[in-house]
Amino acid sequence: MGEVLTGRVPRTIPDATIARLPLYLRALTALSDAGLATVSSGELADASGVSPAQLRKDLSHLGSYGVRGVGYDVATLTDKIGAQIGSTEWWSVVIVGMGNLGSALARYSGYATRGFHVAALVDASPALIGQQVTLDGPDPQTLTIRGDDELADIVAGIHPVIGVITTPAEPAQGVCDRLVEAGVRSILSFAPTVLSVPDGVALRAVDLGQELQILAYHQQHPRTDPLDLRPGADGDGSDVHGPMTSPPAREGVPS
Ligand SMILES: NC(=O)c1ccc[n+]([C@@H]2O[C@H](COP(=O)([O-])OP(=O)(O)OC[C@H]3O[C@@H](n4cnc5c(N)ncnc54)[C@H](O)[C@@H]3O)[C@@H](O)[C@H]2O)c1
Repeated sequence: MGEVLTGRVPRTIPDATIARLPLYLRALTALSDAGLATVSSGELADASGVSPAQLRKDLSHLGSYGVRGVGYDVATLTDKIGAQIGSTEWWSVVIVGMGNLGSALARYSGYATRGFHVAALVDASPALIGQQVTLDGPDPQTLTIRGDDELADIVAGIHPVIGVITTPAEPAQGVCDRLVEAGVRSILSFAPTVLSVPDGVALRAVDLGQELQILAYHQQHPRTDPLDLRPGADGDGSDVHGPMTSPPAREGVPS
């Protein structure tokens, strides 16, 4: 069964839609694992936690309209979403800052099913450099923590790559700048500070403290109307996460 395609996929997909594509991909993977070949928009919307109208609108940005009365072909839609969000490629992740959070992220075994693997671990502390870390997973791998002065060499041999910053806030901008200088174009930061990157670099920031404060605010100021705070939802406060792509280039930073 094939999907009805427009043949013209827009070049740009709204950021809010991009933020929901991983939800659809996760749901589709579960449906495929359960042996389902097709899924209706209602079922897929339920499994993804969005409304059917929202799902149909999001998938229309990909040129996927499904087939009336049949729904979506699970494998085709999985490939199409995977191609959009890069999970059909094998992405390498370099973690900078191997303290509590960096170590926990490094050992997380769930990346592989999403097309990511941890390729290198970096820290500035002489006490950590040279230490070995065994990553979890069906095929356990051991990586040696390398010094941050090696960052350019490490990144030079890896493509495509995502840099993950798990240092304290103070050194995070310097780490970010060095990742960018080394050629990294996608950065995920857990440091609770505002980072700036030049044009062409995508930055996502996760601030756990900020997320808790937002929830605490909403608990203290309850609303009677439904409020959806999930990523990409209308009320998600995504404006406080920082932009999906970079803000304007900083002075003195090459773009
Ligand atoms: N631990 C958590 O549960 C948690 C949760 C959410 C966010 N965070 C944030 O994540 C970051 C890390 O937290 P943590 O608890 O793992 O801290 P941590 O102090 O345990 O680890 C930070 C690591 O960064 C390294 N580092 C410092 N400067 C560096 C540099 N220039 N280059 C490379 N490495 C450098 C340090 O040597 C250290 O190993 C912080 O910004 C924190 O606010 C932590």
